[in-house]
Amino acid sequence: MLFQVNPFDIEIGQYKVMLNLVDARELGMNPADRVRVKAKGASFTAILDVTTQMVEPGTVGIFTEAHQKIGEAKEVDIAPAPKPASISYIKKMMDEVNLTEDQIRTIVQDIVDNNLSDIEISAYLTTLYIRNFDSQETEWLTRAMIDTGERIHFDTHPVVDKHSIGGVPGNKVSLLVVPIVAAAGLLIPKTSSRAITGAGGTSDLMEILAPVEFSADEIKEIAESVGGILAWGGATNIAPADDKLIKAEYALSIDPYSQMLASIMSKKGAVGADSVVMDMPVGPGTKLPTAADGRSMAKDLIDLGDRLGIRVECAMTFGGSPVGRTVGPALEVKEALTMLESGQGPNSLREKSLSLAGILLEIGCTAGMGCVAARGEGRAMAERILTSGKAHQKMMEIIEAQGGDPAVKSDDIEIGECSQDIHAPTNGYIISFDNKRIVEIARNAGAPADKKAGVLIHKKMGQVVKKGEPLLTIYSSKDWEVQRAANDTLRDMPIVVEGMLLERYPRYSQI
Ligand SMILES: O=P(O)(O)OC[C@H]1O[C@H](OP(=O)(O)O)[C@H](O)[C@@H]1O
Ligand SMILES: O=c1cc[nH]c(=O)[nH]1
Repeated sequence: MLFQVNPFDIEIGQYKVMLNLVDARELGMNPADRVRVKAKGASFTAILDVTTQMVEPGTVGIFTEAHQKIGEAKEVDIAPAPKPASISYIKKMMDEVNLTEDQIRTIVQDIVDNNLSDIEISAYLTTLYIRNFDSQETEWLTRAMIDTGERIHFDTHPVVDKHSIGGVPGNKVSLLVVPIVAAAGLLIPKTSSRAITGAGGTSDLMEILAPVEFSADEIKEIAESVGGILAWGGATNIAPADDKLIKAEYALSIDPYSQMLASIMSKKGAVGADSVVMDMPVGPGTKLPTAADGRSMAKDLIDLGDRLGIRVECAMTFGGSPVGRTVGPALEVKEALTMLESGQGPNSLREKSLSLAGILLEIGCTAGMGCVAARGEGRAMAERILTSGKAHQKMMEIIEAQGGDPAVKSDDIEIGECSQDIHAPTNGYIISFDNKRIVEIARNAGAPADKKAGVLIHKKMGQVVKKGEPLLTIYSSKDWEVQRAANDTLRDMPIVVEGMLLERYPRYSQI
């Protein structure tokens, strides 16, 4: 059937068209069915949406991505098309049937080609959240994610890299690890995602200091010129399925295990990393509640690395409370820059950054030339690089190479002008600290979209507090978001303060 084109200037990350209900009925079609769209020089499959009001009969509403395909065409031919094969493979996953390499590749290709609707992508992720792929399926998934995008081939080796599985609030350590390692002369082309379950991913943070969206060629050029880069993986054509999946994961606040392994390792594989240190925060409320979970994941990551020819070193890190005292993009950047400028700051941030950087210095080795640091000496070398100011200088070079201001100071970073303190309700000790609630509060205040929103933590687990002292300060650009976050905090406090006397048990029955 021929239809007049009505362009909708709306980007939705999918090829989607909208028909009037009358026309959809005549074609025998329902919402989410697939249609073949043909115009002069273009033919592609799109997802159907149906309306009674937004388009007239005889007209087709065409969303931005589909409109770009048809160019200037004023009329298109629309006919029913079969649903992608991926949908039946996702159903197999639900029925606990293992997939073949081809089937996994088809799912990844359909995601990259925008052939799956949000509902279908959510179904894929939800199934993986409930039921993991086995190690062979995970390897195929990782390889498919690498092969459907661009790869970077560096002339110099070793190429080292660092990645966190995330899950602990305030994990700004990449902003320290990358410049320390690059200042030691190693090549570290770091690509990160945005927040998945948190209130600010490394790319959300770095974007405050410099642009993070680069092509694969630009990543190569910048990393080779200054030794390091902190780029957003989602902007490149590197593992392009990853960002589409992460968008859906962020909405559901889930990070399914097998997809997480493939997401991380595909980004490492695509930049040709030789050696990678993996930060795995362990503790209640993180993605790895117990040390046993941590060890099991470490085994899987090392195994996947071996299959791909990447040396993976796993560092199980303390995830029991936030890293440093800030959660949310601008607050975290301010804290990280302060540490680069002065070498000083919260112990948790300093220790974690130096330990991870130290491991990379010990595993960044060249055949015949040895490693940058001898075994057991990496942390001390990382500390010297931080305190000498070389890491700060390198970070400024990286910021400049990415197009930011190399004279930026921690004092220049603006945080939300609206704020509210949350006070201790009584004298006592912090006896419980809920990581997940801290993230919820920062998200309620507007993070990560509002870069100035977040939480400043005044008191951590085990500290003594006096009644009325601030426990947290919530920041946002908008007063109503601070109010909403503060009200939510007071309804269900993330920090519990108790005196030494927990409860007085009555000597005689009160009845
Ligand atoms: O939002 P949650 O789930 O905490 O984790 C996501 C964060 O963890 C990783 O950090 P990095 O790239 O190693 O710095 C990701 O790239 C992302 O920034
Ligand atoms: O890059 C990342 C980090 C954590 N989890 C993912 O799925 N991808």
